[in-house]
Amino acid sequence: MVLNPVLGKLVSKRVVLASASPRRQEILTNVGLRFEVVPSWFKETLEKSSFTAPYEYAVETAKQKALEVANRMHVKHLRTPDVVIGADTIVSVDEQILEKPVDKQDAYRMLSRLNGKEHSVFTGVAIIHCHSKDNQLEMDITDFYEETKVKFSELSEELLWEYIHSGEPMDKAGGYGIQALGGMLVEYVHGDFLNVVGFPLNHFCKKLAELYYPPSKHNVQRKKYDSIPSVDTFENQSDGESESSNFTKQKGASKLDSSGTYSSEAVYASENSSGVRTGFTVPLENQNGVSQSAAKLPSKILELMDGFRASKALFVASKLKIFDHLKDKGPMKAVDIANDVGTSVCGTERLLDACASLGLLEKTPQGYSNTDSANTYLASDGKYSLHGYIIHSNDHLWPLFTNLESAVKEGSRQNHRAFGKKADDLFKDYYHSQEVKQRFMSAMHSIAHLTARDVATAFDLSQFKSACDLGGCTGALAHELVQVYPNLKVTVFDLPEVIANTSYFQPSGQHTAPVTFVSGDFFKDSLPEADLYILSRVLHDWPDEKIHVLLSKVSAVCRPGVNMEKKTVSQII
Ligand SMILES: O=c1[nH]cc([C@@H]2O[C@H](COP(=O)(O)OP(=O)(O)OP(=O)(O)O)[C@@H](O)[C@H]2O)c(=O)[nH]1
Repeated sequence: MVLNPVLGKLVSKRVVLASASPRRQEILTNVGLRFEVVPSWFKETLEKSSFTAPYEYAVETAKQKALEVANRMHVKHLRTPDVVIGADTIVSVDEQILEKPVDKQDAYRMLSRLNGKEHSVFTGVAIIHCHSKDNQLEMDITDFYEETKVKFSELSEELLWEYIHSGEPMDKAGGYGIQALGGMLVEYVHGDFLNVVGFPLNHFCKKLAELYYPPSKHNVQRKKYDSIPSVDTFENQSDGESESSNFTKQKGASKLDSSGTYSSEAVYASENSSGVRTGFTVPLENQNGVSQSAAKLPSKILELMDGFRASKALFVASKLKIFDHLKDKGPMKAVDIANDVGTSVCGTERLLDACASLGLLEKTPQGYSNTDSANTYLASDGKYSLHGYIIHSNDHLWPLFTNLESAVKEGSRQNHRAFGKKADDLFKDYYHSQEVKQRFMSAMHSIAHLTARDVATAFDLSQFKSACDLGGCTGALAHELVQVYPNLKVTVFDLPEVIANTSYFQPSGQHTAPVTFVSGDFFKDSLPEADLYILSRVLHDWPDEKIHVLLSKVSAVCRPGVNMEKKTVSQII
């Protein structure tokens, strides 16, 4: 669940973070935002002297980073994102802009400049809303920046060098990481701490509030949101007199308290009658900013405690193909769905309510219908359907995880307890029964297909000429790789039983270099030579001795490429 309703507006959108910064990823993940990471290839080489203020440079760089990703995804991957977020953090001191140091000497130069002084950290952020019209990319760009003042203590040369030798400065603007060892250098921070770390979350939420809920006629005096609105603020608004914004219809007047500001509330979780968590709001502070509740609710822990119920509700609804029914026939009443799928009315109604509170379905007086996400990911026929993997999670992973305690105590795999069979025998089962094989391949295909573009673009692989996707199953990742890197020759190596059944999963109408399928047993047979070896969802299946054998074989046939060491992209998803 996302704590902030404004971030909730992004839940059903395909959001892309155009940044390789692990800190930005962490900041946004921590607030429950779901997004893909596609690092920008934009080189940060804008002419600094052409900007009148340092923040203009940061904003323009953030914009260029996001634009590069939006354009690349639209043109190369033929999948236009809904929203692309780019950011750039710089340090400004004595009218100089400091970015990431190029080497230790550069880090020393930067840190000496900051020593004993106050400086500004600016993060520029660009939010691009994309639409594809007649195959043309249309974009609405919103940008902003945040400034935070930071003062360094007087630091000795010795301490500076010790810090530089820690390696921490190298990928950080200004040569320090305030969130880690660099925090020791800092005397004070005035402003948003996360802005220094790389992403001004608070300002970002306010900006989204402005975009998605612009001020209505009723509160035109409020030009900008200077607090982040709560769930109640929006959910209780009437639809009357709505004004449209670029991104959504604005609902009626916002709920303001007597001081004209939004009250501060947080969303936590409760259980409804079907035992599923729903949102409710808990006031955190009164008007004087005094906490009214003795202890904050441990929302993360509550979420973990109940997570299994939500998973199981999703699994059962998927198994009963409720999302398929609703995709074809929705909205439908519980009784009609129960009749169609052959289940009890009362049980079905509870399950449907659970799915509605989890945001998988919408419930209206006309009945239940799929959300956009359910149509895309949960119905079994969609291009990006996760149905196969959800069924695999229910039938295979769930029984295994039920025995986690024994696994931890014994330090062994639990297939015998979960299925009465050893892991190796289970693998054979996958391929002996046509039905089980199809289900397993569907599961692997659905998750690989959905994540393929992220994996393909997580690294710049353009220097490689050939790649082998070991255990690549239906070739979902391989097909994405040849789309992104048209000069890459990709081979999928998998068991003969798998290769014989891949035709059903091949993309139609794609004009890219073909993928080659080679069948064999990767433990017994020789592997093809390649510049790059990919092992995705492979190693976890095997004990250490077998992994050693496999990686030694890969190492023997993986050719070093131009200026590259041997590379294996392993277990990246
Ligand atoms: O205290 C801290 N200050 C800064 C950082 C990190 O520094 C970098 C800033 O670099 P940039 O904005 O160019 O972002 P990149 O990491 O190169 O990723 P992009 O792909 O977005 O260009 C940023 O990672 C901050 O998080 C820090 O960690 N602490």
